[in-house]
Amino acid sequence: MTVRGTQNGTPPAVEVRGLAKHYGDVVALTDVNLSIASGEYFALLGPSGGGKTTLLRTIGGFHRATKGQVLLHGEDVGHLPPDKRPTSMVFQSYALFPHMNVLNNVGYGLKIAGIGKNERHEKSMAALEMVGLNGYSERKPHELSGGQQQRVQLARAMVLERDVLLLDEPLAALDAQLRKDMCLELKHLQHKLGMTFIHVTHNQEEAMTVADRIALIANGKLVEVGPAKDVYRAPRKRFTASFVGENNIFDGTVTKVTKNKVSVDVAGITVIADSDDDSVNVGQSVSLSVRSELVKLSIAKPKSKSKNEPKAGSFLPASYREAVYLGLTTSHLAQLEGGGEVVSRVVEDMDSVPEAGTPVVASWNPQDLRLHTA
Ligand SMILES: Nc1ncnc2c1ncn2[C@@H]1O[C@H](COP(=O)(O)OP(=O)(O)OP(=O)(O)O)[C@@H](O)[C@H]1O
Repeated sequence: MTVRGTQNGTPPAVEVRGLAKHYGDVVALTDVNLSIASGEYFALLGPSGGGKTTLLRTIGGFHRATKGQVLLHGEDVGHLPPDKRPTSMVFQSYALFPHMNVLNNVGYGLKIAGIGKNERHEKSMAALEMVGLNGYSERKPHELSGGQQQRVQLARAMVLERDVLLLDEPLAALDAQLRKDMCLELKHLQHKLGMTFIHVTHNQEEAMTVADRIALIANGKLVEVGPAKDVYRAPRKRFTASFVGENNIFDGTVTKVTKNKVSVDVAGITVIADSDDDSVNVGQSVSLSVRSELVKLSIAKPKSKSKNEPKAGSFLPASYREAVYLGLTTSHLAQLEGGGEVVSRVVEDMDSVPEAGTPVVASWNPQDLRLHTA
């Protein structure tokens, strides 16, 4: 699958074609195809061991591809070492030289490249200003907080003035609040610099905050690529629904297909999904997903004909289990009659929490339910 091609005839900043990477018997990546436009903030998101770091490092030249190509601005860079590629890398650990002050840490790459002292100083100071660290140039790394050390690392990568910045779990070592702040800073910085950022993370909130587009990677394969909002609001694949946001997933079998609707048997109850996918057939195993904040739990009123009764095909019977208070939101959990669990996440508390075992109905608006065939 190739995503987004050339921009006004200029080649993408990064293009990966049919990429595979094996470590001996371990298959870390299989047939990855990806295209990232110049100036894009792109996140590689997925579970641990999925292949994100391997992909990033192969783009940066730290690994050689087993099969396939990496093109940077249209040029096949398979033969080039990291320092000859238009990329620079920010690592998860701060990896600063402890005996050097901040200024020298930032300017180190320039020194290696043979840039003279004055120019090095000027560029390093400008990079420090960019990351909000002017005034810290004389300090040693141990005199900085974790967030400040991470900024020094960013400055050190930026000062090289390469077009593509590769960030490998750059915020993993920071606490939750600092990570949130740094996410926004990174996004603003990328916007200001106009560089292409590729950011690896297993944290979906981080990916959603920073990225224009997100690629989901699991088991060495690209599962889905799309704008951050689409991946959250309208995941195409079951795996995406299970990994991004908090989705209820119901597995079932197709019982009827009409022009725009598919009926699915979910443990004996018919659920109807809007779908114009004409490849769906009766008897096929499919999954349905709906986000927890779009599910409503109400006390079951047998034979009720009230106006608020859920629409046929848009509810499942369940029995109430418990409330989990999460601060801003509360998750109400219920056991589906046919097995499995359903979660309804609400901002306000329910007026009164039902007793465990109370029959309830989990319902949703038909347009919020998505059908997944894979
Ligand atoms: N040098 C190596 N030798 C052998 N196997 C490796 C090596 N590096 C990675 N792997 C394996 O390749 C697969 C992909 O690893 P990779 O580090 O790319 O995943 P990841 O998605 O970045 O994971 P994490 O989020 O945990 O860093 C895993 O199964 C991993 O064990």
